[in-house]
Amino acid sequence: MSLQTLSPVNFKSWKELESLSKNEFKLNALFESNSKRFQEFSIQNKDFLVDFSKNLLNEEVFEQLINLAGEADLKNAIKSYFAGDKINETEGRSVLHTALRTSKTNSAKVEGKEVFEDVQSVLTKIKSFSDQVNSGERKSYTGKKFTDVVNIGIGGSDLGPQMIVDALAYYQEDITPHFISNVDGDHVSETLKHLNPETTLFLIVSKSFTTQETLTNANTVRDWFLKSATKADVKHNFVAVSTNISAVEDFGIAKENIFPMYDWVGGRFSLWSAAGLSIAVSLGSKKFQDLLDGAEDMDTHFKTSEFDNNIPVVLALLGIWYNNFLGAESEAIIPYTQYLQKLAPYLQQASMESNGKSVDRAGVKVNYQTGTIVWGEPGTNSQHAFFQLIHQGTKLIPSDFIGFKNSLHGNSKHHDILMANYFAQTEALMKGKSKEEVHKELENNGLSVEEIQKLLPFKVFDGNKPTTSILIDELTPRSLGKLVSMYEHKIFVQGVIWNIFSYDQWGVELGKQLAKNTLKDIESSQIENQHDSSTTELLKYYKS
Ligand SMILES: O=P(O)(O)OC[C@H]1O[C@H](O)[C@H](O)[C@@H](O)[C@@H]1O
Repeated sequence: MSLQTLSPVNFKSWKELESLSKNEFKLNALFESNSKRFQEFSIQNKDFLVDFSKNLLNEEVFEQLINLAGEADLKNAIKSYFAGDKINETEGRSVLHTALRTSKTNSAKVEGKEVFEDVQSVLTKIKSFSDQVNSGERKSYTGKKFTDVVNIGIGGSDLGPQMIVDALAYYQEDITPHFISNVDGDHVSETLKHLNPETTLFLIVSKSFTTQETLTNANTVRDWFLKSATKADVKHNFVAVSTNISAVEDFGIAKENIFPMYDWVGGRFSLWSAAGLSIAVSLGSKKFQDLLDGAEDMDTHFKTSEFDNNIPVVLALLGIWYNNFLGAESEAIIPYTQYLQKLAPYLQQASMESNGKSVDRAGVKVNYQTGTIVWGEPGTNSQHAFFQLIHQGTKLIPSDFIGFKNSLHGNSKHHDILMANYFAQTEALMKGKSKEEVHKELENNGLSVEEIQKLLPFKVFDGNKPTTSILIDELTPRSLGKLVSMYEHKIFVQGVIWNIFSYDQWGVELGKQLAKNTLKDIESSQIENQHDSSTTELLKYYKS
């Protein structure tokens, strides 16, 4: 079944939300007038507590947002998504990364065709390969145990696996992970300079196996390897993950060393597939399964919960409220753990590549905002970097604060300080600091009336800045899987309501073609392609 193609701006709920958005939403007053606000605007699902009460909305707005999901036929869209319908219509594909973590139902269908057994057989291959590497049973070409593993890939074949491996470093096996993504030769050389070809395992990950950066890097790495080894040794130290089996074989990788991917799994949602081989190798097969199980927990919650009690749905609707009705252009992701440093860059691809579209599902240019700008950094570091702008700047930036009840290494003194900041910031962003409070503070500090008058306007905080607190028991492979799946479904819901196709990326494809032509101009003696005068002069300057 195809997704419906109605423009959301014609929905009754959209019009209601437009008129509601003209009201003022003062968080302090909303809390004062409703002692149950936290209970009404929070959702707990096992180890996840999502408190969205510090957002600029009241019961009426929430009701209309839920109506919006209803009018957009979200219920049937979710059915189509999990049923493996070809909802990625412009590429003629299903969107079934959820099938990669399906374990409970023993069934996952792509357009009616059962794929469960096939998915499980690849998963078994991933697990036994990573177990063999970690136990030392699978050895390098000189018979040594692998000490390092290098993932060579870009975009979805890099960001997801890298974010997970980084986030779960606490659980790491005795092998050091590395990631080569950028075609920047300095990045490659910098990584290789520390590595020994005799003990390094290379994973070339490319769904298409045509990506310029990945193939260039893979060739460079293989040439480096061949300085110490022979072509026959490649099969011991190189494996590949791809849908394009013949291109991988042409590259010189043996069939038994190829892990398949599926065209019904988008690159930016592929960390659950063999594209996550670096995760399985770095963390061990058990932890990889835990990650999948956590994602499946969230899939089940998303599929079965009513919209007003459904974490991804509510997060998606809040995003739409800010983006389409209150004029916000971006949203910040602030995890209070250094382990999640790469979460924002990962979500940038997942979200912005998916919903950065301006033509609707009927092929018509939209007349409303779609995908937001996603950015962020862990707290407390970000408090000393960009929080000033969130507190006192002119922009509206709704922010997700992600925190954990327990630290991993058990340093509770540090953890309490970290979490005190987590709670204090959302409270301060909401409450602000009134003129009266500032006045009193300055008076207590002994400032004169004149000095107080001069300083006061700069020390006032308007407050009323919205945040959502996502409080999780502990950062584990399982809870991380659940968190990532939560954001994946948020992205899906927003795409459904915005009436856009979230699973293609024609804008990126254009960039790939353009670079090829420009490279020809750099490599040949003449600039043959037609460029604007700025680009022509820049190219001439570079070539000189
Ligand atoms: O895995 P590959 O085929 O090499 O693709 C790597 C990346 O290429 C492009 O940037 C696409 O837009 C991404 O979605 C994809 O993840």
